[in-house]
Amino acid sequence: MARGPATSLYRIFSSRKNISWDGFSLWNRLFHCIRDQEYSSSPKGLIFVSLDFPIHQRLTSLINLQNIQLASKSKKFRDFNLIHWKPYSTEIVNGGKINENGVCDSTAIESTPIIDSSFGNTNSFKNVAFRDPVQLYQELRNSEKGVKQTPYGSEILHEIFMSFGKSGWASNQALAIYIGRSFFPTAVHKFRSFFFKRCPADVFKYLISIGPCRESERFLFPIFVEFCLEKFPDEIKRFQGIVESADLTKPHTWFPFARAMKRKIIYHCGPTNSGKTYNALQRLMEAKKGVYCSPLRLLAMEVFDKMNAHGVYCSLYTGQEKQSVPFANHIACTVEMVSTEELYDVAVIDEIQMIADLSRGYAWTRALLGLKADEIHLCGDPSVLNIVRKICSETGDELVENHYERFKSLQVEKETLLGDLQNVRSGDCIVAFSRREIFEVKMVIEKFTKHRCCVIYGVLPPETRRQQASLFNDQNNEFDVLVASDAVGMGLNLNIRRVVFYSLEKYNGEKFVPVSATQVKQIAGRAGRRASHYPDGLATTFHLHDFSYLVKCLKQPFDEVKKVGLFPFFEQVELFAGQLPNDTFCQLLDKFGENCRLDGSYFLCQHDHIKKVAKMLEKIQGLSLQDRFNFCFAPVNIRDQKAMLHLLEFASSYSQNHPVSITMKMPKDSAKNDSELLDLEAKHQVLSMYLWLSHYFKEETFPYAQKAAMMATNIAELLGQSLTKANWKPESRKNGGKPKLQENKNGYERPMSLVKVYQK
Ligand SMILES: Nc1ncnc2c1ncn2[C@@H]1O[C@H](COP(=O)(O)OP(=O)(O)OP(=O)(O)O)[C@@H](O)[C@H]1O
Ligand SMILES: [Mg+2]
Repeated sequence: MARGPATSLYRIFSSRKNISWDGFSLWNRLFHCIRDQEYSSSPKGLIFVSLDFPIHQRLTSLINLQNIQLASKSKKFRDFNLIHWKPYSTEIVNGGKINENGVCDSTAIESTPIIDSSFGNTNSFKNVAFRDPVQLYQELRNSEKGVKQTPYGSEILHEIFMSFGKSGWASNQALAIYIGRSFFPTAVHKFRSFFFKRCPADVFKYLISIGPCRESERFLFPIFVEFCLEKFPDEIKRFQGIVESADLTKPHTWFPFARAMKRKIIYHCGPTNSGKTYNALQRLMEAKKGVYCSPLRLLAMEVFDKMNAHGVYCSLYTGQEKQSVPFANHIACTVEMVSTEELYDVAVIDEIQMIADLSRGYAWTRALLGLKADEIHLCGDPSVLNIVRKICSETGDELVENHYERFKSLQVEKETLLGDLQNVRSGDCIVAFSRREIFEVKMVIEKFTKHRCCVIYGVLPPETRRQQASLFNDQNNEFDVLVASDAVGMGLNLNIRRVVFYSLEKYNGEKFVPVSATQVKQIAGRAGRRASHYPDGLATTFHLHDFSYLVKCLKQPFDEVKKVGLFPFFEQVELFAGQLPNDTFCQLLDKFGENCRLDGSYFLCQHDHIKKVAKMLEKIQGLSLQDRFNFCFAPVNIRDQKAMLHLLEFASSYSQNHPVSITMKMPKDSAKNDSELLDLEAKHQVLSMYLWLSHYFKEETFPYAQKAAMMATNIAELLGQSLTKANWKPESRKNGGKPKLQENKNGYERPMSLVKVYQK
């Protein structure tokens, strides 16, 4: 028997002992079910109702409207699929077996019938729901005095308005008439006072009969609209200005030149190590003029080197470096830096799945929508294929899909390392998710085995990462094991035989969470590389207990991405700021986030780090909005107080029109311990930030860019030397980072040193 929604109602009713006003959502579902006669696919539609009095009343009106006989009371209903109800009596008809096991427990609801004389004739208010809201509003407006409300009815009406005021649906809809979220509660409050004073009898009865539910929200909303339009024209006008200036809908229309072109988009779709980038680059090198958009500086540098090595002159353009090669028609850049003004024959946007990245996704969206190139090659996994299809249909671009498979499939090695680093082999890449673990693992391997380790992690400058990668790739030295963070997942060409996950949990700034399947796949996929020493890839875990999760992740298909990132340009923020001239930049960002409108395929990228910098810079006077905007995007680790202080100094000096200088003691030797290594890392980050700023502001304001570049290169070299020698106990960063203490069942204890574990 087809039971659909009514059956689920049955289940809900069965699981609740007390259906009172809390049961409005149930009521609401029931209402729709009856109104739309969804149950009628079965001649014996299954509808169980626990009748407390208000529900009973509302059903009465509905039954009259729909000419349905319905319901019952205080029985075990499992044997019946249609139960007829008549006011104040119970009659069960049309019995029949159903297979449900639940019992509708309505016995707990012994309602006290609160009989309100005004409910005598239900037909008198049944038409209220269909009345013209404009007319109804006029009537309310013109009425001197509303119906005398019973305490019971008044209480329900209060609840209806309370629920209306909290309704996400209503506050969302109100945005359409420019009632902002922050003003919505005030508007509802005033509307309530107005309504209570003037509510006529039939409207009152109708609302009481349906209670606080979606239906009452939908009934009240158009009347509320009329009320707001008349009472709050100034607020509406002001908010309209705000909303219109925070409109991020139809982002494809922001690039009219690109829209005027008939672009051809080629999506190279496949897993890691399948030749996507290789093929896109082949096409790029044939073009007269082209651009490669990289997710990382490191990868931009690799492509820059590769193109020039192939005799295709290519310049490099990242936030930190601009290397113009004479006669070059090609550019390798980071995706944030790509120009949407320049015309190209061919563009490559690598790792297109990053378009859904919560923080940086907007840069890929901008490149995809805005690049003025006849041919655009996208390289990435299948997760964003559908949304790219959708975007292309909006932009009118032609989409060609090239699907790839891995050259050799990735094998999972059943034998894990069984928790013992002595099982490490040549060509292994041990992936750990914290800097501390990386150094511990390196130390143990070097102390207790014959292997030597290179290390790669996110904070290291790209030059150092490359130096470590080539040390590892070179077969003619003793460095045959790589210990790396998830930074290894993208960009570097590495000769990895086997990826070993040291753990599959990662600290997200608050707690440990499992590493996502997508990331596991991406990292594991680094194993095995065409035409290398290890063409076949293997993946396994350090601990046996992580193994099943690894297998699960590798088997899992790619999740389909539904939304891609977006962030306003400076000009959009400036327009928005015009509406709120007294707000600080940080407040502007908050309000923009609250009020911006987006199409269904887009989300606003996270900008907490931008807000944190904005907040810090608030105390500096004399910075224009654009200056603030630029400073806020500077690459700074917001958890590193020293780096933040440097940024503050830079901004302060800039605001006073002083040439911004770097005050930093240059280290002479490589690090001898972990704190010296941390110092080198931090110094490099500050120099990198200076270089970044020097490209965004006028040269004379940051006049020491060359010196900073030299210092950065030296530090990167010292970092490389330090890592090669490093065999010390890692320190935790002073500011933020992963917690030092780990929880166990009996309280907290320090994690045991891995070296001690092995010595034991
Ligand atoms: N047709 C080819 N001839 C020679 N080498 C190739 C070819 N295709 C790919 N390779 C090599 O195989 C390796 C992996 O290729 P590529 O980097 O293009 O993979 P990918 O699918 O882009 O992987 P990822 O997801 O890691 O970006 C590279 O070292 C590349 O040079
Ligand atoms: Mg690639």
